[in-house]
Amino acid sequence: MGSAAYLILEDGTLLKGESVGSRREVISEIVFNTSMTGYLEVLTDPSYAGQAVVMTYPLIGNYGVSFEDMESSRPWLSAFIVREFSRIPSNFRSEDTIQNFLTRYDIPGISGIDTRALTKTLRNRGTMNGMITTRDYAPEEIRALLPRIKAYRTGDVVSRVSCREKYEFTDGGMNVPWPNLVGSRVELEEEAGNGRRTEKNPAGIAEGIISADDPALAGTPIAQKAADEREQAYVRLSEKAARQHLRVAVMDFGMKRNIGRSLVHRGCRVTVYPAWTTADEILADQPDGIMLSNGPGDPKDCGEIIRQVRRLYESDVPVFAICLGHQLMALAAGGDTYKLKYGHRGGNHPVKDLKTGRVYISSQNHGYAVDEKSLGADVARPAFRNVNDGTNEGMTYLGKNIFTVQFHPEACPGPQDSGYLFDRFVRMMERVKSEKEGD
Ligand SMILES: NC(=O)CC[C@H](N)C(=O)O
Repeated sequence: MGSAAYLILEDGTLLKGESVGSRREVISEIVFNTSMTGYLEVLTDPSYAGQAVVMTYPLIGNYGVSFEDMESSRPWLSAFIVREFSRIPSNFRSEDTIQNFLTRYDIPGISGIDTRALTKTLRNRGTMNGMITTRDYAPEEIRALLPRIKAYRTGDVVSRVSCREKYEFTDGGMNVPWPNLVGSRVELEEEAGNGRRTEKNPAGIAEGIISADDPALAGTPIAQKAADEREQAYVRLSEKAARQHLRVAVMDFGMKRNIGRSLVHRGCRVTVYPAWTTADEILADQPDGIMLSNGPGDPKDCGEIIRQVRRLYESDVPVFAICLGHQLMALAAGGDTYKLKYGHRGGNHPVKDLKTGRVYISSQNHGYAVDEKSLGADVARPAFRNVNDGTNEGMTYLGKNIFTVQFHPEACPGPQDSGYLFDRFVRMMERVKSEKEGD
């Protein structure tokens, strides 16, 4: 048995558990996450800065820690509240235990809490603040602490989690040096197999390499087939290589790495900018598209950023925004946001595409939402709604190349159903770029 730790909610509820990781005392917002796996991604999602996360799934840590699953350079949340930590993780990828991970990054953990009961409390009363401590306060001391716990606000957390300097994001890059291939048909053909194919005899045993250019085979169907395949592969590869021309500027409000990776995987060149970069600086770099990332805190605490996003809104550069980015775009376009009773955090939130009627299961992590009626019908139209509570999950801005979503198409953790939205963004950038070039 480890030593005791306590969770004191702002309504005076006292829960006793066991201390894991750091023994630091913290006050923060207490929110719950219903994901069954993906705890390392949750721990390292910067959008949790200023919040302690309660995991409803009862066993955490069973597959250990694989550092490549981290969604940012470190955990940013205030504390981690679980029912039970697995003592012996088992997974071939595991490099550490979750307990060590919390200690290493000085994050207080508390186990032995009835997290499902706690979640019911948070659902009934709404998100509350709380203190996580290893001190055994007397009842009257707790009463005296409550005003301080209640008064806690996450405040300006974006500037804490954003990158300090602009950088090129290369994580998840393809293993072929695409930039060298651009425009070079010879190199692309080489990459595409140069018209050579392996022909099999009727028994399915490899016979040998056939070349489209072999003079001995000239005019034969086999040579023609090899030449056709070379052509198809060339078209495929050149399309991919052409996308390398697409330069995406990401405004980092607390970006999850998989947003960067999702763009790099689609052949984009990604530059990440600190949250306080001005619109002028970004536009001066002439990106083909701008991505507004996820991030922590109340969107209304981002006054200066909203002014800069307004400038981006007024430019003709395509914009795709996720979560906090979606909220900031709504505020920049004259709309409003509000705090949800207890938010959406998990990997099973159904969202409906209002155009097609199709429902996607999405990964979510947000406590605020866009009041879609606050945006004039001539400014934007709702694109997605949450099937559970009808709240807004996405907007399309009219007369603009801007679309935004409240959920997380980058997943990590959670379902990847909505990853196609990155493809939509790529197509939008390609279209706008070719229109411009046509001018
Ligand atoms: N993941 C996010 O970007 C969260 C946005 C915002 N901090 C909210 O809680 O609503």
